Formats: sequence, structure tokens, C-alpha cells
Amino acid sequence: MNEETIKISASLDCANYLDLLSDIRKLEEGGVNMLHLDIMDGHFVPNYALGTNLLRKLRPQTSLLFDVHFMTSNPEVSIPIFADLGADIITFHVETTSRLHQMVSSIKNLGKKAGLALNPSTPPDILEYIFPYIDMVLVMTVDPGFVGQKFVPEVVKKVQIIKSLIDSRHLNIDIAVDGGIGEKTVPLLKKAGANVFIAGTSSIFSGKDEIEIAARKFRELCEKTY
Ligand SMILES: O=C(CO)[C@H](O)[C@H](O)COP(=O)(O)O
Ligand SMILES: [Fe+2]
Repeated sequence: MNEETIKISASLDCANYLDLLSDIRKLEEGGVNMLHLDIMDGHFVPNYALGTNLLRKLRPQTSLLFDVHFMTSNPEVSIPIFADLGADIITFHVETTSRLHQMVSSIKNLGKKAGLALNPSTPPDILEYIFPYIDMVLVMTVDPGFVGQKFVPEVVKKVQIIKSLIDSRHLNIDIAVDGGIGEKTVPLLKKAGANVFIAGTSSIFSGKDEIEIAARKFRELCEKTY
């Protein structure tokens, strides 16, 4: 993955469930790179979202990359299932396991990109010994589990720290930000070093513009230099 490339991942849980395929066509037209698929189990987070049948039905319908964000306890059991369903990037939370290296290598052995997600209150130190093995760090900018939450501003500093840790090791790792990503927060996060922007109710799905137009505007916002 290229850290300098800006990537837009549209959070499908924020789309119109009753007209999902038409929303996906608009996202394709609007130039997003990936569909962000939030998997929630009602245990790691107090909410439920998306699942295997949706991926199974969607995979033949679009060539957009599937960026799967597990917000589940025990993601270990789900990794091979979602890999088989066509996930391209598989991200799980560091708070859910004591077997980080094992799980990352099982994702890589399945031929997928591996991402690690950190809650807003989780310090970046946990990444130190696993950096060489991962493709992406997903920095949660809200507590995981719900769309439309308030951005936690303290996390900007964590993005900055992670970016300098990656650069000092000359590694090529994407930094994704997820939760409350929009007009006010993109400039701060881009300056701090983020390059993957997860678009939800704070941007593409805010309802202010048609999805296709909103996606184009969001890319412009993310590609600007701040
Ligand atoms: O992982 C998530 C929630 O846990 C979502 O991807 C995220 O919240 C995106 O939506 P919004 O822009 O509404 O915050
Ligand atoms: Fe997410």
C-alpha cells in the first residue's frame, strides 16, 4: 500500500439499506476506492451491523475493494470466513486479542491486507513490535459501535505519533481514520498523517448532497493540502 495515496472508503452501514445497490452505483460513479463494511456483534460493541450474507450477495455486484472492519469479540474465528467471502482488507481491534502476530499472519496467509484498529483510548505503543507485519492502522476517532458520533479531538495527536513511528521505520503502512470524518476533521487528520478516510454520516451520507456529488466533494476535501 502507498502511504502517499489518498483512499476513500465509504461506510456502508450509513447507506440506504432499502436501496443499497443504487447507493453503491453512485459511490462507484463518485470515485470511492473501497466499501467500508462494519461488522458488529452486540458484544465487543453494544450494537449489531452487517454480516456474511450481505458480503456474499454484494461481492459479485461490484469491483470496489471490501474494507472489512471487525468490531467483534473473538474475530479469529471470522477471519477465514470473511476472507473467503471476498474481503480485501481485514481489520480487527487490538483490544480483542492477545494473539496479534498470529492473527495478522493468518490474514496475510489468506492473501489479504491486514489492518489493526485502535479505540480512541488505546495508546499507540501496542503497535511497536507488529508494525513490520501490517498494511494499515485504523485509528478510531469515536468509540466504536455507532454511526454519527462526536469526534474525539485528542486522537489527532495519536495519528501524528503513529505517522512518525511509521516514517522513522521507513515502512509503507496506511493510516485510516474512522468516525466523524468530515469538513472540520479531515484537515486536522490529513495534516497529522492520515491517508485513508472513512466516509459516513459526517460526509458522503450526510444527506446534504446526492451521494455521487458528495463523494466527489469528499475526495477533493481529502486531496487538498493543509
Ligand atoms: O466504525 C464505525 C462506527 O463504529 C463507522 O465506520 C463510522 O462511525 C462511520 O460513520 P460516521 O461518519 O457516521 O461516524
Ligand atoms: Fe468502521
